Amino acid sequence: MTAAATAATVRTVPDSDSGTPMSVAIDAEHLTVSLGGPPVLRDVSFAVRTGESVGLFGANGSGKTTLLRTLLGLVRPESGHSSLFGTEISRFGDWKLIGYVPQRSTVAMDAATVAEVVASGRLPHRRPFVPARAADRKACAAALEQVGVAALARREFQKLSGGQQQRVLIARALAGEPELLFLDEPLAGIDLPSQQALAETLHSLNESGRTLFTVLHDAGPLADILQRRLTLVNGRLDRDEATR
Ligand SMILES: Nc1ncnc2c1ncn2[C@@H]1O[C@H](COP(=O)(O)OP(=O)(O)OP(=O)(O)O)[C@@H](O)[C@H]1O
Repeated sequence: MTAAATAATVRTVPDSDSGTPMSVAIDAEHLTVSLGGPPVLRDVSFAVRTGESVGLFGANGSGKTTLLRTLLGLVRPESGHSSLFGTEISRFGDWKLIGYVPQRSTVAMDAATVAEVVASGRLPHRRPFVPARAADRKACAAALEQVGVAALARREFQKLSGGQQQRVLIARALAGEPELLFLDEPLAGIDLPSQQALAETLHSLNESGRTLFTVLHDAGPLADILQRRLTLVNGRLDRDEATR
């Protein structure tokens, strides 16, 4: 059983195949969000079971990134609630459980090396002023290997290609060994072989019980690892479909 599965649970939902009650990793209830103008999200409700892999789709501007940021507590909803692993987001503090791969275009790293960027993904596990432990170094090395960027460890992040940067950001999230991984368009700017390699990595994470919530325009090689597709249209949840 994963750590998240033992975390506090407020609510369960039935498994789509067996009907067994499953703990909820993400719970969104009637979320309405405005960013200074008319609502960007309107009355959005859904729950993601622990261990599920869910894709979030929608046209440009439909509110996908805003929903992700709201679920992570980076944006405060005008009304409604959300929780992670049963804890209301305003009180959630167990960030070791959570990984986040933002859209690459939003990330600036100045002169940081790839190794430093990936090591920053380990910070929720570290104590202040205590050097990295063997477990921290091992997790970073494994994350670099998993997305095929170990050879780039000493390179400057900003000087890599877009696709290489994207893989490093994924390695940063994996270094934290998260139970729940949010990815915002992880395939953007990555060539097909790298997309396939990423799909395999995410598939094995999901098989080992990790929950995945991925914003996508086109599922590409990730289609096979999605169990559900949510679709936003103009800030409303238009469709919530099982894919298998
Ligand atoms: N900081 C902000 N202030 C005001 N409006 C914003 C802000 N960020 C996003 N928006 C608006 O909110 C709406 C939803 O944006 P969001 O980035 O969530 O959409 P998206 O579905 O992720 O789009 P894309 O596919 O282009 O990444 C858009 O109309 C956008 O212009």
